Amino acid sequence: MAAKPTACLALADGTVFYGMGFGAPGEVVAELVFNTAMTGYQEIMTDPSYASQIVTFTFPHIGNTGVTPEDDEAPDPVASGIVVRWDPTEPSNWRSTSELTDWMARRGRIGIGGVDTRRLTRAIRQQGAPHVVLAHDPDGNFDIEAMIARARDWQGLVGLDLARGVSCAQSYRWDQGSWEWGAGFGTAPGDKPFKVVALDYGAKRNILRSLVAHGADVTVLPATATAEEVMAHEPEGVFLSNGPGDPAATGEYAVPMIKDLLGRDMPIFGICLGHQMLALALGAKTVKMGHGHHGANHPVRDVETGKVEITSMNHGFAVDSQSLPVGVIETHVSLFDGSNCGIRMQDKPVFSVQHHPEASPGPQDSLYLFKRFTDSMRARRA
Ligand SMILES: NC(=O)CC[C@H](N)C(=O)O
Repeated sequence: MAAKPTACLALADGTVFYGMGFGAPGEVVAELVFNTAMTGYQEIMTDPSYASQIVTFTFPHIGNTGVTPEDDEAPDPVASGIVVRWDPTEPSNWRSTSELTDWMARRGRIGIGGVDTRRLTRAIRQQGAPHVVLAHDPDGNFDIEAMIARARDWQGLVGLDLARGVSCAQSYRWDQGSWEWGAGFGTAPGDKPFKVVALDYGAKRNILRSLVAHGADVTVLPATATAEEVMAHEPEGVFLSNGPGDPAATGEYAVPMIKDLLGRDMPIFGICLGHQMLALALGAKTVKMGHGHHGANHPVRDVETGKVEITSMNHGFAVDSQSLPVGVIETHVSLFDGSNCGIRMQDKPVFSVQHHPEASPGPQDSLYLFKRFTDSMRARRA
């Protein structure tokens, strides 16, 4: 007889998946998404944009390279849990300092293995990202009805403000574990570091590293910083980070702050949540997608050059391109579904993208966007 299941995933529609639990015991309610990346599970799990989400990996073999602090995108895993096809095996990787399962257990994150992730992914594609409850009990006792009811009652991500909850508490200068300043990317002879204020709505570390590698001296400010607090640092450019939750739910702090910045002569660059909030500040609308985009091979077309870049994606909301006001140009579109992936202001060095040019994990086709930001700060200096 098969071993008694020690984990269980209940969808709000009543579908239940059983499997082997790993990581921490407990129960969590979240939105369930799937990610198609074949590498980078640790970077994905520590991307703060995944707060209140559980990730189903379509790649079956997760955990095989263990974990290392060097690959953390934030101090702790932020995704509420993971769903995998195979139970994680012992890691085989010289960089690994810990097994994925132990690392998750220490940090209170739940995993379920042995799930038919192809069937589950099809369900997510058909019905949109469902609300689910994931439970792990080493004794295998589950109250399925209560789990389904909890999933059904959960409010979901629409209207949920999560960015300020994952932001830093205090401002700090980014000087940790960067590539070298400049690193040959984007800087020109004679350049001195460009003072950049990065608003932290759940920033991934590789974004901050990428900014430094492209010539920035980065000061990170909390999500609720005002435009006055930003300007007090005398920045030459402002960066708006990625982050979790509904962009429209940041209307009390981020959106008005960005609106205020737009009135000043300031290069602005936004990624993902930063892109969505910039669009809102410019007067556009954002919408919730069905199952969203989560992976490392999403084709995006640069509308202005016709060039296609393969990108890293992680978003469940999108900017409604029909709602872009006059003076705001759509620069990038998804070749999967035509959704908006980038905007810029016609007459100001203000631009943003939906995808993740810093990759981690993923291809680096879009790294040129950091150089574009550096170029706009250099032009302002001149
Ligand atoms: N990676 C991100 O910044 C995600 C942005 C937003 N929370 C979304 O899901 O669309």
